[in-house]
Amino acid sequence: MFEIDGLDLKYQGQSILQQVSLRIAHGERVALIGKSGAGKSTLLAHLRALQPQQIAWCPQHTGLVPMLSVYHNIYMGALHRHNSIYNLANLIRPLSRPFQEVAQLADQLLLRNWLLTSVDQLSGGQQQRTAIGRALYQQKPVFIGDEPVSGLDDFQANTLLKLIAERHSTLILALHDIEQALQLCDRIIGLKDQRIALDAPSASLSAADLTPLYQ
Ligand SMILES: Nc1ncnc2c1ncn2[C@@H]1O[C@H](COP(=O)(O)OP(=O)(O)OP(=O)(O)O)[C@@H](O)[C@H]1O
Repeated sequence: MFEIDGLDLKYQGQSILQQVSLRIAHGERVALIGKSGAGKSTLLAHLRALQPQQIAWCPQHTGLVPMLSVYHNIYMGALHRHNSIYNLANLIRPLSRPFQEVAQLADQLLLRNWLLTSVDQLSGGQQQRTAIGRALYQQKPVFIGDEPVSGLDDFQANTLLKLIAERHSTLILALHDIEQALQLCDRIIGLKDQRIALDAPSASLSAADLTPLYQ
């Protein structure tokens, strides 16, 4: 699905990652780890740009529209599936079919009681779950998430990661929780010192193998 060969990635002229070579096949579950500033978001943004049509994107900063409801923010994941008249009509007054679909999703995200609440009235974790809902409602085969569950407690984080995994054939997730990465993903890619410092199957790794990435 993704193939990169000897790529240098920069931000405003500053080198972020050097000589990145990477292949990710359909069906893989990949965790991207590394300390803050290692370049995880930069690499995810690059992968996303390679296959934009295939990817459900869940960014680190939720980018929700604060004065719109949970329903409308989740529905935004489906804007590309409908014409602008349909989207506008639904904005003014929720249409029955998308409303039922989003309500069902909201149940799974534990957001049912807030469906018609504007997101600026929600907690940070509720907003994060809304952003996950918007990404799930994109209904794409590949999910790329940049710390998608970082603000949630372990129970919710694991429940939502499972939901994300059930609905996507391929996962690429920046995760700061090493245990989550090892449990959910079958491959770990670690970034350090502007390079891919580790790329190995999760089954061959323990948490101790990953700590040097953070030193
Ligand atoms: N929008 C931005 N503004 C300023 N610097 C940026 C921006 N995006 C990337 N950079 C630079 O790129 C480097 C890598 O950032 P990136 O966000 O990719 O790292 P990260 O591993 O995702 O970090 P974190 O875990 O803190 O989100 C940063 O150290 C910073 O110098």
